[in-house]
Amino acid sequence: MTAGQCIDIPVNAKIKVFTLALLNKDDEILLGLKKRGLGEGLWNGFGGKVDPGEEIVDAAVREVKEECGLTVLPTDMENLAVIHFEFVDDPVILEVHVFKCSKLAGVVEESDEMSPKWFPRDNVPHSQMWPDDEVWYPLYLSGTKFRAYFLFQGYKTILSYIIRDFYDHTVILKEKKKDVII
Ligand SMILES: COc1nc(N)nc2c1ncn2[C@H]1C[C@H](O)[C@@H](COP(=O)(O)OP(=O)(O)OP(=O)(O)O)O1
Repeated sequence: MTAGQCIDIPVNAKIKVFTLALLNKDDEILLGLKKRGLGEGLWNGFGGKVDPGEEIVDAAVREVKEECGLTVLPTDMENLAVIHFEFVDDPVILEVHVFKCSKLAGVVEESDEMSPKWFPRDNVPHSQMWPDDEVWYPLYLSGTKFRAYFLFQGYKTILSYIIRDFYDHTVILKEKKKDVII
């Protein structure tokens, strides 16, 4: 999906495209404690920027290998969501393509970017994760595909969000702080 297919952001917005992979084994999810850069100190799935000319799913596969040592196949990466993040006073919108994958090969290894650890899927450390995760994580647990837009003030405060069904764009969840226009 491209930005133009998201009805909650302007078609001419400046977009930076990222991936985020949620890796599952039985009832557990593998998260990584980010050691540097965006989201440092937070637990998250594995992912990063899509290189110029690179297919999004290939970037997701590459980032999983680089960040936690596991091998996944593009065909086993299931599209779960596309999330747009806008930050007040920043013209660049982050477009994060979220994948889930349950077919994993290899051995989990710490990298210079992430310290990986398995968590029960229904008991992840939300207080040490991006605040948006708590909003959309239940949709991941229920297997609901979605598109979302979050407006942040800084990295800790969500001013508004809207989450839509992936296919028909009907609103699933929506909230905004008073006086915020979306
Ligand atoms: C704003 O809210 C966010 N929530 C969540 N759950 N994840 C987010 C949010 N903003 C960004 N992310 C994800 C998207 C990517 O998976 C990472 C950031 O990627 P990074 O900046 O580390 O990209 P790399 O290419 O790995 O960076 P290097 O250039 O340092 O290698 O966070």
